[in-house]
Amino acid sequence: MGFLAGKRILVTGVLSNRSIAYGIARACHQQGAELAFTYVGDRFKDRVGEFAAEFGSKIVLPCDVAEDSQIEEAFAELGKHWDGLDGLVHSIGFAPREAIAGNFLDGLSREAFRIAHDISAYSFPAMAKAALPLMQGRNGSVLTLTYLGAERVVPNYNTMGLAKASLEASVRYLATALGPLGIRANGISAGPIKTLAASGIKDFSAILKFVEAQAPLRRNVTIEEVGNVAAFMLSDLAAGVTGEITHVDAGFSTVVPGMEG
Ligand SMILES: NC(=O)c1ccc[n+]([C@@H]2O[C@H](COP(=O)([O-])OP(=O)(O)OC[C@H]3O[C@@H](n4cnc5c(N)ncnc54)[C@H](O)[C@@H]3O)[C@@H](O)[C@H]2O)c1
Ligand SMILES: Cc1c(CN(C)C(=O)CCc2cnc3c(c2)CCC(=O)N3)oc2ccccc12
Repeated sequence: MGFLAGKRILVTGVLSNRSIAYGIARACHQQGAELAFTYVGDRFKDRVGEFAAEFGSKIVLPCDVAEDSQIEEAFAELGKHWDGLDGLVHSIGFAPREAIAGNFLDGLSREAFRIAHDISAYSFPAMAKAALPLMQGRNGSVLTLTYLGAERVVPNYNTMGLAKASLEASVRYLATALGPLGIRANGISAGPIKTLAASGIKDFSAILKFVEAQAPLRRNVTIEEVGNVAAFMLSDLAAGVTGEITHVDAGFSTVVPGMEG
């Protein structure tokens, strides 16, 4: 009997089998959760439908978080399949390409800032708010994915770092707003992983190599490792944890790199 048996969890952000959300879905499925999925863009409906089928699910809903109407409709549609929701996984991030490469100020614009914060930060509390009617009174858990660039300067992460800082603050404000309703809100700060969101990032392989050399565990993390911690955070085993950002990064964020003798 898995520790998520009987739990119903909506997973956003599965785009490929390298997605962090794919690792999260697999871990939650292994622990007995019943899953539903969202996708962006009709062209991905079938692909996400195949991923859903892999995890015994037929619930696949369109949801481009740039539109409040799509967030509302996704939860209205979900309510036709399930009379309640126990978990929400927010695994969504985007900024215009010029905002996550090169000089911070060169890539800074009002529009790029707006898009990065809209898609990568606003969408988490927005989805939690829309999920509330289905999550009320079930001791549920909402979870988002963040990155070290929120807390410290990671070269090139730039405007995404500002959006992730806002996202991490939203974890604390959501925990405070949802706690009295019995719902927990947390984040996982994952180490760099070669996903589609990471493809096209300049020198990403250099980042992976640097982590491998400096992280206490002397290696990078996998979507399975992030998935297992996510499954734990979504479960009643983490009933006492809310408003927390947990690093799943082989310990990298705990070390000032390059200081060893
Ligand atoms: N890969 C890494 O190194 C890393 C490290 C730490 C945190 N993260 C975070 O993990 C999360 C998942 O990214 P990933 O690395 O699995 O890459 P990914 O490309 O597999 O997933 C990103 C997801 O964001 C979704 N998305 C983008 N714009 C959207 C929109 N308007 N509406 C709804 N969904 C939208 C995409 O559809 C995709 O499923 C992101 O928040 C990312 O910032 C990634
Ligand atoms: C790690 C790391 C990542 C992975 N990560 C934590 C991320 O959060 C990636 C998020 C992301 C957001 N927006 C876009 C893209 C990726 C690529 C495609 C696109 O057009 N826009 O991205 C970096 C960018 C610069 C430096 C390090 C990193």
